[in-house]
Amino acid sequence: MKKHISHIDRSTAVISIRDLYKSFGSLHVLKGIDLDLFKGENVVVLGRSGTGKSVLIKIISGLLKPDKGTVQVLGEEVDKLNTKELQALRLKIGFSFQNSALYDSMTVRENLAFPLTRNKPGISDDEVEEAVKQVLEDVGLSQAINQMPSELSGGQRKRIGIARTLILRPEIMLYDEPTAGLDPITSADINSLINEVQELYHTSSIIITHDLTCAKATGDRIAVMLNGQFNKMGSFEEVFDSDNDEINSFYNYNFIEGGSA
Ligand SMILES: Nc1ncnc2c1ncn2[C@@H]1O[C@H](COP(=O)(O)OP(=O)(O)OP(=O)(O)O)[C@@H](O)[C@H]1O
Repeated sequence: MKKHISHIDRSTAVISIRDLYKSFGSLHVLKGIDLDLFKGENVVVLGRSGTGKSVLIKIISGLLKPDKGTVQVLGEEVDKLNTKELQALRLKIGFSFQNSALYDSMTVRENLAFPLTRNKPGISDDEVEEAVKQVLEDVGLSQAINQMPSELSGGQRKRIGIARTLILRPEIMLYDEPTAGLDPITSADINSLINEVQELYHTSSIIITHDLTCAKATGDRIAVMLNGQFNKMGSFEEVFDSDNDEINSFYNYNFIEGGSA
């Protein structure tokens, strides 16, 4: 059970997906996805490799177009937005991707200032400095402000990567495999950060992972993707207290056989 208490407004869906289909040629990836992400909620999307989790995130962020169905984000139908409207919407979404690496030649301060100066022309140097210091305090790395990324541990770099997203104060966070490639202790640290972000920034998040420990620690709800649909949705306990053979084999593979899917 997730220990942290979430403040979820179940009357407001920040992402609303209905009957979503997506194929690539004869490969039918998404086959009728429905999902509401409520304000303040963390939903974990769990599924084996190649089930379409990244495709789902790309459709939510407008990088791919659905074949059928609707995707509303913060009240806007993503598919109907023009480039400028899509850019404005994307500023309200924080993307934490596996490959969203820091700029090695920039200090932590410069890495964090960059999205602000690029996206908020006219912002003063003082405002940038204040925002950088605040976000560093929020992710517990105030002391790293003058360091280079190469001087940080993997977990610290991940924290700074998330801080770089948070500095634009997103309403929604999309985490793609936040703990991939991290050792168990660093993973636990990132899971805590995801929950701290939810609390401090009042974000609503979709967390894509195959890591059941991450799912259990961060998810208010878990959605299990199987065969292009959400086969099961609910709390971690509800989902895994299941007599569904495929879900049980996923659980056993990760927790008992120690696989990383
Ligand atoms: N642009 C594309 N063109 C053709 N096929 C694609 C495209 N994007 C994804 N696919 C295919 O769709 C399927 C789902 O891919 P996706 O990356 O969403 O899987 P995933 O669940 O995120 O997997 P993983 O956990 O390994 O990242 C895969 O078979 C992939 O090859």
